[in-house]
Amino acid sequence: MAQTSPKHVKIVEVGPRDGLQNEKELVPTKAKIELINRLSSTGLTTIEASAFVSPKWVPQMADASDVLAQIERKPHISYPVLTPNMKGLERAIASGVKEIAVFGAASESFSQKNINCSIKESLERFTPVIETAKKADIKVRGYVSCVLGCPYEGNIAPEKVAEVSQDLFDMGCTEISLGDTIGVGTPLSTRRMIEAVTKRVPLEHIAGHYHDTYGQALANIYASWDMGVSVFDTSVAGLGGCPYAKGASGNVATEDVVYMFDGMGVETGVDLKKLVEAAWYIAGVLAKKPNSKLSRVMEISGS
Ligand SMILES: CC(C)(COP(=O)([O-])OP(=O)([O-])OC[C@H]1O[C@@H](n2cnc3c(N)ncnc32)[C@H](O)[C@@H]1OP(=O)([O-])[O-])[C@@H](O)C(=O)NCCC(=O)NCCSC(=O)C[C@@](C)(O)CC(=O)[O-]
Repeated sequence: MAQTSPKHVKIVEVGPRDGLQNEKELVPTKAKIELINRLSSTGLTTIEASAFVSPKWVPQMADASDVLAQIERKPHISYPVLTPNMKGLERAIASGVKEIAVFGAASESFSQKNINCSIKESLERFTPVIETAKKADIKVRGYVSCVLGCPYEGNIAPEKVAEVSQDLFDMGCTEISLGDTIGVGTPLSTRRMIEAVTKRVPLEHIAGHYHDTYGQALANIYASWDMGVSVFDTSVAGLGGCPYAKGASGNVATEDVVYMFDGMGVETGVDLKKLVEAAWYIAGVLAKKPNSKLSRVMEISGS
């Protein structure tokens, strides 16, 4: 298949949700809001703001409604949230969101640990969520976790990833985000997985979501971009980890991805200096250094 590599890519900033959900100490709501407002001024057009999940499962996201109520929403920016069930969707609708994400997995064990049900049950649970969202003119994204390996099951067959991706796409998700939850993928395994998925879901509906546990995320993004993928999930300051995937490190850092695409002449629309300021801001709140090569080189006070 001859495929032109995209000249423009969309960066989906997941730091305020994926990046913070695993922090042990509760991050003050004010700091989450400040982070999102700072990210809103960088040129990013999609900033995943929070998750309407059970606060018993992920206490860090318990303030989702407050975050959504107090951020300065810019009209050209989408602020999606995670909604695992109808209760999550109802809370999201009450907060006036325009985009949500359901999240499933290509691994049975991970599905059980993360959302307490089988893959089949999760799809049944998502059906009314997606239908209701569509009727309310809310865009729906579908995540698939463990696309390149599972912390409980090891290798995952690309065909299984393709099957779940197609189910979510057929149910009405307009973007399928392929999550290498524990960052075990390498460029060739990423390529094989995307080849399998694109037999069932059109390339333009696919996003890459790569954690950087083994330092492979940039290489996997490059391999995906080279195949034509034009949407990538990244986390400012490389924040993150998954509460149900022990040892998983953060998503690839937004700064490092923007730097790579800038250098390749691929447009992201993101201002690196403002992004690095946001990275140092949130790192200061968490009393750590940004987990990104670029932010450490370009140390800019975020205070
Ligand atoms: C799905 C459930 C709710 C099932 O959890 P459950 O315990 O089976 O659900 P339940 O229906 O029995 O509810 C249990 C309690 O939670 C409440 N509850 C139920 N739903 C909600 C809701 N939406 N909002 C607020 N509260 C809720 C519900 O009302 C009840 O409260 P109680 O009656 O005991 O007081 C739970 O497992 C859950 O919330 N899981 C979320 C886990 C999570 O957030 N994981 C991280 C995100 S996924 C990820 O990071 C991967 C990704 C996307 O980034 C891609 C990648 O890298 O792979």
